[in-house]
Amino acid sequence: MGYEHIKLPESGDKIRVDNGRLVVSDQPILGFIEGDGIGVDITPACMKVWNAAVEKAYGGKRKVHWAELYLGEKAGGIYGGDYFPAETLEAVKDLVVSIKGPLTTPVGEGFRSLNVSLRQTLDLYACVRPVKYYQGVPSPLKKPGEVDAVIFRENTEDVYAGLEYESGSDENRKLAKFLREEMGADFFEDAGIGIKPISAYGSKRLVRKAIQYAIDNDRKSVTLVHKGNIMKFTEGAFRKWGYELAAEEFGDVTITEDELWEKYDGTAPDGKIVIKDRIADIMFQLMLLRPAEFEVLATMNLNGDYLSDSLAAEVGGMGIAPGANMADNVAVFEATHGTAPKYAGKDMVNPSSLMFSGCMMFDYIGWPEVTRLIEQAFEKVVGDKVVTYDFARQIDGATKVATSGFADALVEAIQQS
Ligand SMILES: NC(=O)C1=CN([C@@H]2O[C@H](COP(=O)(O)OP(=O)(O)OC[C@H]3O[C@@H](n4cnc5c(N)ncnc54)[C@H](OP(=O)(O)O)[C@@H]3O)[C@@H](O)[C@H]2O)C=CC1
Ligand SMILES: O=C(O)CCC(=O)C(=O)O
Ligand SMILES: [Mg+2]
Repeated sequence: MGYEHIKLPESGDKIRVDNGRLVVSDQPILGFIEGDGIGVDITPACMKVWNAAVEKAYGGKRKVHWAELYLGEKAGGIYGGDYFPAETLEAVKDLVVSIKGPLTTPVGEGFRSLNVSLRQTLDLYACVRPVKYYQGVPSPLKKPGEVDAVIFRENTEDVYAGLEYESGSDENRKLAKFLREEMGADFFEDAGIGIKPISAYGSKRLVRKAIQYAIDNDRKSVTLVHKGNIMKFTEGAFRKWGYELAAEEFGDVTITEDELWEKYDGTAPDGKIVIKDRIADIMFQLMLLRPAEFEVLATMNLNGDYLSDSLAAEVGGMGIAPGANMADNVAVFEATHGTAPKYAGKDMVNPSSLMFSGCMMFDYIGWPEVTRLIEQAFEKVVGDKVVTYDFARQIDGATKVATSGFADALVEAIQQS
């Protein structure tokens, strides 16, 4: 297919999906979107590290052929003000696997989130955010090594879907009249109104992915996180549908927490995954005080957004927290943090969030050796206290380096390993 502005690399093979499995050659084309704000700093730095690790791992036998795709401000410049070009969406689907930097969303006005639009348009229904501790990283916890969880956040529904009606608008007036007169609802006159859709379909496919992940990665529990005591028919329904799905589709490998205590005296038998649930507010305390009890978390969209930033802080902060937006095959990996505008273009921030999102991508395409090299190099460089500003302010005697300097130190460590 011909693109207007996207230039696919001259060599390399597109990733294909065959019978639900990725077919990846030794010369795959991967898409990348630089991102707004600090995207200009972290994306080139990560490219250096990823390419060095691929070269070291496979000695030239394997190589990534990168295809630049455009979203956000850079797209606006290229496509005459279009921040969300249709051909980028086509290319993301066509290439199957891509990685993106952060994209700006204005607060309280302007366009809706490009990130959310991307997730909804391509139905990238699971936002997967692993949270684990690397040696040497500064943490506020006494035992940060106990944090090793993966958040599966529903990515298309909830108040995050953007169904909102502004106070004073015609739509708001119409909806408010309907709610008051036909549904008996009572609320203040000038209230802005948001809608919170949570479906069985959306909840079950998310929980299915979380349980499948637990099975594939030998994790012992999946916790459904919800505020179902208050929002009974949305968050409470998410919990109910989660348990239903576990029983219907994974009944042979899952047990509930009640069964764990009633039948097994608190110790799950080998091969059984415990499905449990916790109310969202207490989950923030539990993940601080007893993180070892939680391995896979399944959440709705907004709770997962809050929880993932909070957990990131336990293992080094936003500069290091990776993530992915996934459909059944198409995946767009991305940093968990945003565009951090005050640091944009200053070659200052930590590139590790995007870098580890890239590691998730290499694992996804079946190149785990790349991840291993990057993780080892990261622990070596951070262990030597060579770090970007965010870690430097928490580590006594640190050598503070730029984004590019940190990437160079990682490349050197990879080459010497
Ligand atoms: N997926 C995406 O594309 C996302 C986009 N956004 C968008 O980003 C914009 C800014 O959002 P904001 O709430 O300020 O959140 P940001 O994540 O952009 O920044 C908040 C703070 O987090 C720290 N931080 C973020 N990234 C890094 C990094 N790589 N290295 C070190 N520290 C980092 C900085 O902390 P400190 O000040 O302490 O140094 C920064 O000021 C908004 O438009 C928002 O919509 C937000 C989240 C995700
Ligand atoms: O889309 C945005 O601008 C913010 C999204 C966000 O915070 C997230 O997905 O973690
Ligand atoms: Mg967020």
